[in-house]
Amino acid sequence: MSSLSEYAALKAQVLSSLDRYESVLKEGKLSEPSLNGTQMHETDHPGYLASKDFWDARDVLVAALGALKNTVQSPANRLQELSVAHHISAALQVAVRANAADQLAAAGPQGLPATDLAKAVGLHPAKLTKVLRFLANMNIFNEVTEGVFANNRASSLLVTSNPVRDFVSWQTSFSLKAAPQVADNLFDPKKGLSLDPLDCAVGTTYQIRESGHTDMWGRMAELTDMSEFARAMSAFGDAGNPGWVADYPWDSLGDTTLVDVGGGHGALTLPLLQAFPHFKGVIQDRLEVEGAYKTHFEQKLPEALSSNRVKFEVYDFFNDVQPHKGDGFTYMMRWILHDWPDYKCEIILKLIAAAMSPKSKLIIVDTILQPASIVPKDANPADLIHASVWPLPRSQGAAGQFKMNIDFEMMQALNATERTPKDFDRILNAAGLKRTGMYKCRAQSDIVEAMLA
Ligand SMILES: C[S@@+](CC[C@H](N)C(=O)[O-])C[C@H]1O[C@@H](n2cnc3c(N)ncnc32)[C@H](O)[C@@H]1O
Repeated sequence: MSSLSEYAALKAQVLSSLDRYESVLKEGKLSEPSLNGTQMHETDHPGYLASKDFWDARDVLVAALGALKNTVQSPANRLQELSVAHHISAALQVAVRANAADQLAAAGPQGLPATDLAKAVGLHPAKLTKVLRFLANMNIFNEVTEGVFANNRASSLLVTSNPVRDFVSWQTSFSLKAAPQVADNLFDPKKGLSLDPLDCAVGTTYQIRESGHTDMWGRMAELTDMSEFARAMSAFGDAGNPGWVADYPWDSLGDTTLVDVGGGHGALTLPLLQAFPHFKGVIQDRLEVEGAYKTHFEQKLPEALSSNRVKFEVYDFFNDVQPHKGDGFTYMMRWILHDWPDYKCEIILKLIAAAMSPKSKLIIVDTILQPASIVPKDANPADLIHASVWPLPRSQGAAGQFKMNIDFEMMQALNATERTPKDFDRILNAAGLKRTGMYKCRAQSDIVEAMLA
């Protein structure tokens, strides 16, 4: 057991994590990542499946670096900085709307004066300079010489052809507008204590109920470009698919038909049908999604359509009896339960449980949240879901921040939540199911497996 002080342990962790990270790079014949260059790292490419060692080494390194920074920085300065974190979202929105990354991609490493960039999009040059400098200070864009900016590895992702830009654009517009409502919403004596999906900050901001809608999706379609949202989601789907396919023992399911409940256009079913030619798929979703499903499979896996290996079914997961019953089916839900509060999840889960046989499996792809409590000094790494060590939090600090952000987002936008293993047990048990496995995946979400209790 370590007898080091917390500070000394963090310092040692940063150094040993760096060594481990570098040796994993070497073993994988991977290059050193660049900060200011524009070249993507091999592991940045969506679809690249880095080794488990790489994921763990990078996570612990990022968490340790973040914790050491939090230790040495003045706490007052840190709180001041964090309380104006909304400036980051605002600056990113300006950069995206100004198409700065596209303009700079054409200019190459010598960059362009912000005055030229500003002129092209009708902005005040000094104001755009301020925004780009603000971001360059966080290593998003380079300020090559005073007032002249170039892309770097991070800002290169903000070009219009990259779905990461769509995520940034959607978050810094639709979602950011609801953020100031969160505190008022939580303190509202009625809405704050309600778990009705419309009583959340997004519901108030966009007057979802008042405009006659019953959920966020319909109102969003009225107010925003839903194809941007779909592209934003694909930024995660495409990057995570290799991990979800590799990190669950799909082969053990034998000849099965995957029933993808709320499957959208089949973003998870498609790579699974590609990887396991003996699988069949049924994608169940709302009628509006059928067109996107057809296009998706026509473009990427037409064979599955022509051979009837996949089909789409209009299905309401709150009201319809699950038509596919018994041993031959595996039920699957990616990013469904995290969209709903417990009482709604229980309805969805009970309808699935009623169709399951004692051998059937339900595969839930969602974030497995961990508490932010500090990992004990004598923790067994095998007992931790996500790689972490003393004195870092189980939730991985800086490395787990995005999971926390999405959890917060679920509350703000849908009165919903990501879940810890205990939370999963609560909703599964209420529906007559039990958790039979947890699989940490090389993706932004993990896999929870359940069977009949
Ligand atoms: C966050 S998306 C996830 C889509 C898909 N599972 C994936 O991983 O890409 C949520 C999906 O739930 C679907 N949905 C919402 N309410 C539904 C309902 N009552 N019945 C069936 N699907 C529904 C939406 O149309 C959408 O496709």
